[in-house]
Amino acid sequence: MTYTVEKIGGTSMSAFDAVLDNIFLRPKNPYNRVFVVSAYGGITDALLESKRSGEPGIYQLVAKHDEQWADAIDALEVRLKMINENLFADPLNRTRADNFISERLKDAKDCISNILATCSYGQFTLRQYLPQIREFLSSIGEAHSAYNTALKLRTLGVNAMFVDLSGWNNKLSGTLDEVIVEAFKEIDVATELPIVTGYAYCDEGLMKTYDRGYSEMTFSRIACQTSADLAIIHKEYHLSSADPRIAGPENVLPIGQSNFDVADQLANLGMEAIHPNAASGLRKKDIPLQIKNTFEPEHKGTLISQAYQPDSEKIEIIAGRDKVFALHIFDQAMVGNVDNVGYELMEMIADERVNLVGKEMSANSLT
Ligand SMILES: Nc1ncnc2c1ncn2[C@@H]1O[C@H](COP(=O)(O)OP(=O)(O)O)[C@@H](O)[C@H]1O
Ligand SMILES: N[C@@H](CC(=O)OP(=O)(O)O)C(=O)O
Repeated sequence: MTYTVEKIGGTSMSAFDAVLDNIFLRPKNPYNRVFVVSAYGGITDALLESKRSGEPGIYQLVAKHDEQWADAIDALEVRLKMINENLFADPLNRTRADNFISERLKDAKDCISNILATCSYGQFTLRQYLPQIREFLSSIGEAHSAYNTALKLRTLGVNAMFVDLSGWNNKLSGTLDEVIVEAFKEIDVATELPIVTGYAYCDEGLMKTYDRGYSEMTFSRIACQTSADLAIIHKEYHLSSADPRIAGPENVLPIGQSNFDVADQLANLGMEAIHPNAASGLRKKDIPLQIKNTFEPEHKGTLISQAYQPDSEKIEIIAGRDKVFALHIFDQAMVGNVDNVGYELMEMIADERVNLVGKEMSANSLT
């Protein structure tokens, strides 16, 4: 039987009825699958800052010493409980879900208040605590969605278990891979359905290392560490010939098959559809990656695999990014020395943390 590791994106999680019918309850046997879930759409934005506009969330308010951070936590609590209300009709489970998230938010509030109090002494600066604050705030979104999902599935008779990798109450330690191996030691996927938090506490710092969209890293590493036969990402759109939000869903076509080379090119352009680092581990372990549209369960979506090697060239996908600049350097004195100049230039670009998408050189110029 095929063993799959699957990830459900935040936009899909917000349409939970579709997720239940089209993903969780669709097959006769719900097991032999592991699910990694993202926070409901917009929640990580509220915890940190908006991914698109940069509008400050709780983290940015704390970082700017803006006292409104505590009110922002209260407002988020109301929002998260509204999600619970829509999910749980029965008061018992709703209270359970509410208590779980209230406790996390209370802990977060206490912890931030204590840190701020500590930082009122000259020897301590907030800057040194900010990375950890960012990590633990992000984990709240995925703890909420994973806890709710496991609870909901149990009410429907599925033996779902909440796998909390957030490191909140347990002393997780080690690299992302080590944390995953430890968590999966005791799980029997044949009889249990693990619902794993997309945020995972690890020594390298998930947020710090992989930034937004980090759930795909947790997903990809779980697929590699537990040797999945297939990795599946469930998304709001099919992986399409262009960004459906820009070109319009009616003007784009789903990509039927692709390979990891194409995925790498897309990642290099920062295309949002797959996290840049998620595909590389799967490629090494030869685990195919299927990208499916949550709302069209009968559609196979896109299969990204090593095996797909088309023999004729064609344009499959158009991707782009804004704020791209070309730096063109021309100097006849560079003839015979372009390599050295290029090396120094690359160092400067890396120092300035500029993302390089391509490089061209000729005898006397560099772009
Ligand atoms: N070629 C493409 N196909 C599908 N989506 C794309 C493509 N290029 C960019 N996107 C964007 O990726 C977004 C989905 O990414 P993401 O925010 O990670 O969603 P999710 O919440 O499902 O994880 C879509 O809203 C879409 O605008
Ligand atoms: N919720 C996190 C992690 C994530 O992977 O989300 P999504 O699957 O919605 O891109 C974020 O917004 O960054």
